[in-house]
Amino acid sequence: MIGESDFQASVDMTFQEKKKFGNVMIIGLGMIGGSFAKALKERGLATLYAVDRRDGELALGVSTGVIDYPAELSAEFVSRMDVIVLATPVRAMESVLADLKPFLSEQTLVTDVGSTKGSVVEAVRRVFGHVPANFIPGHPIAGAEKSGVLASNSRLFEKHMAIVTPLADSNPVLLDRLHRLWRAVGADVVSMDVNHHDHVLASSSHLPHLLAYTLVDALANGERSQDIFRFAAGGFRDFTRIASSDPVMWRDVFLANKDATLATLDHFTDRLADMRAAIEQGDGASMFGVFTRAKSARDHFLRLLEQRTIGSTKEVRPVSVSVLPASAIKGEVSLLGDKSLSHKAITIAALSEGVSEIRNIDLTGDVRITMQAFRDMGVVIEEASVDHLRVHGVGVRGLKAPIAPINVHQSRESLYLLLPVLAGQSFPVSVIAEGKLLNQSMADLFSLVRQMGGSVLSEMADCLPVNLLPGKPLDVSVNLKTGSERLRMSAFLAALYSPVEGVVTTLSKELSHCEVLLRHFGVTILDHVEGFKVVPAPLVGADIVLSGDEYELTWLVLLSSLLPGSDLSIENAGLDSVSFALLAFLQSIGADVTIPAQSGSGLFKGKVQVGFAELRAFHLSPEQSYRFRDQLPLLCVVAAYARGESFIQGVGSLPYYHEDRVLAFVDALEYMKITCVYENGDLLIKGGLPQGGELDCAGDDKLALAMLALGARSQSITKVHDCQRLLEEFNELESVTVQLGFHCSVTQ
Ligand SMILES: NC(=O)c1ccc[n+]([C@@H]2O[C@H](COP(=O)([O-])OP(=O)(O)OC[C@H]3O[C@@H](n4cnc5c(N)ncnc54)[C@H](O)[C@@H]3O)[C@@H](O)[C@H]2O)c1
Ligand SMILES: O=C(O)C(=O)C[C@]1(C(=O)O)C=C[C@@H](O)C=C1
Repeated sequence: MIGESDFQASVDMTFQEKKKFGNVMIIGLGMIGGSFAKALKERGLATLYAVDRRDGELALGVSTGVIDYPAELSAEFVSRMDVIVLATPVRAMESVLADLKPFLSEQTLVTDVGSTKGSVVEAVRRVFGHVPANFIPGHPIAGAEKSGVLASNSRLFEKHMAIVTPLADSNPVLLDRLHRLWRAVGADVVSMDVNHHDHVLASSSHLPHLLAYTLVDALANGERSQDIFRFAAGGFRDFTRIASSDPVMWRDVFLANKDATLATLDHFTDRLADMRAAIEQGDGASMFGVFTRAKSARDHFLRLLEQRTIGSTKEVRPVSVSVLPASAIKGEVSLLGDKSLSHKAITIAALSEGVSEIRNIDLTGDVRITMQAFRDMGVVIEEASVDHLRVHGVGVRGLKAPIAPINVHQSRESLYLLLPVLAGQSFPVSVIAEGKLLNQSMADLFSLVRQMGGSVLSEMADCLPVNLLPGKPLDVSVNLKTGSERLRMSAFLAALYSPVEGVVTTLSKELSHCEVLLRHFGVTILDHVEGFKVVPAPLVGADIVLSGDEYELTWLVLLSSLLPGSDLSIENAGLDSVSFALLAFLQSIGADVTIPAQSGSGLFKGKVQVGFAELRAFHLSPEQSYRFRDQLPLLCVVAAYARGESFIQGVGSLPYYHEDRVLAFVDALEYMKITCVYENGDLLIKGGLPQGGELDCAGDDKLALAMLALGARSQSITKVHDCQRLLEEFNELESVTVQLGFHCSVTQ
């Protein structure tokens, strides 16, 4: 009990040193309440009071510095509080609320930390007849299997989520205070509907606790229990840690969240029965499918968790790459599969019938997003090694409805591949995204899906997130002459679902990787008036070794050509007809390069050999500039070092992003004292000796590589800033260049 004079002293003190959150009272000073109090107290953000039915906890709380003062549920204390936090087991909250009611001011924020939310809101209604505007429920998603004030940890909530479940009438000023409180102790705050909270937590938290308790109890009371515990090791310990949690708290949770727990328990029981049947019938394929999907889902979850605990906003540290001029490059290099090709190969293999082996695949970055989406829809994908996947394809219409929305995160490549494929399935599906993909119009892609017969429902016109509803499949005919080239693979995938032959009209009849890949997996693609015709037929699983990025290949060819003494052999160079034509063009202006012959599939694939050679100035017609538009920055480097004047026509008629990229490179050339004249959309470059210096690629990986090539033989060191994206796309840059003797170093 607290005497009147103690109380007066404490109140006086708090008025003198009024902290940011004022007076905060914790009711139930156990592990969670204690952690919250300690976190605020250590940061000097509030004066902490606590109430507990056990006096011992309060005494410990004061002596260990968790709180400032013990308190009581009396008018003197309650009416002066700015914040009251209920941190008892959930079923004790109703009586606490009844005790609080007579003394509560409307200005006091009352919240709780209970693991269930519906039951707490019901308790509030029973006590007050409604939910007062100053009562706003909450729940930190952090904890441990320990209990009591001595288990409190002031850093428990850092980098964890705190869910708040405001109601329609919640006071917005107090809601803001609640957000600030959780953020102040290091949590990320998310808002959720009460019912949704209880269903989600029933699966993510309550069910695992139920399983752990039941498993330990079943084994402890079963046969051979002595030996079971004696020989149990890491697996048992990891699975059952939470069975050491407080039984009162968990009894309350299951009594309070009965319906949602029963729903998730039934779902789990069905899946366990399937697993039992698989074991009984010796059905290894089913077990393998479940285990592979579960492993990948858990690995994915751990990565998300890791990101969250490392920092909620990924820290992007600026990266620069420097090159020391005049070093020859020599040796052999094998390029890792192109990223875009890696996304496409996974997609086509997943839609094929039978097993595909994909080798030399790049599994870094966004590629895993495409892979995860197919795994979520029942495709078993084994990671045989770091660059080798075994995909057990399910056929073009064989995907299973995912249990949650498909998340393409920030991967445009994944989105453009997945949307037409999803539109071809018989189930509705939601597609969500993050960051930069959220506010962009996807009109071209959505219109393709509508052409296939599907309905596209999005809240913001033509933007993600989107719900796709299947419809009667329609004949597909896509015109890429007027649409974006980016849609090329999406259009071919859509054509696979066309009831009759799908048609894709293109600007030129040159084969791109899309057609070559599809043919490799058995799709019949025929010539059509102005493009291609796709014959509907099943795709067949196949083995493939993916070839490297063509821009990286041209970059290496250019470096060898520029640096005296170079002699380079490049393995896994995959060339489509455009890059083949570009190498032939370089040959025509003096490059010493041997190019492999074309294979039956239409792809030039194999080894490219290249040595130093003095390149001549050149002239590109508008048609050639268009054809080589992707590689123009590298051709500008050729022009910068060539003797004489080079002329690149038609730059002004290129799609604006290509023109912008060339003009950004012109700025870099001028900075390096190379004379350029840009008039009427045509570009003239006078060859010379670039000076070196500091350049900024503005995050464009293609510009970055061209700038590094420009520095390869310049008069002094060249440093290119903003190269994070380059290193994401070409993550073996440093290792490849070091191996070849090119002095290229990354600095942060
Ligand atoms: N343990 C976790 O991991 C975790 C995580 C998030 C939320 N929660 C929730 O937080 C709350 C507290 O859990 P905890 O782990 O801190 O438990 P705990 O056992 O460590 O603490 C609970 C405290 O409440 C006190 N108490 C019980 N009934 C009371 C009453 N009528 N009046 C005053 N005090 C009373 C107990 O004496 C104890 O000190 C629960 O509602 C729980 O669902 C727990
Ligand atoms: O980490 C643990 O030991 C927990 O049990 C924490 C855990 C959970 O299940 O994740 C437990 C209950 C909660 O309400 C929130 C978090």
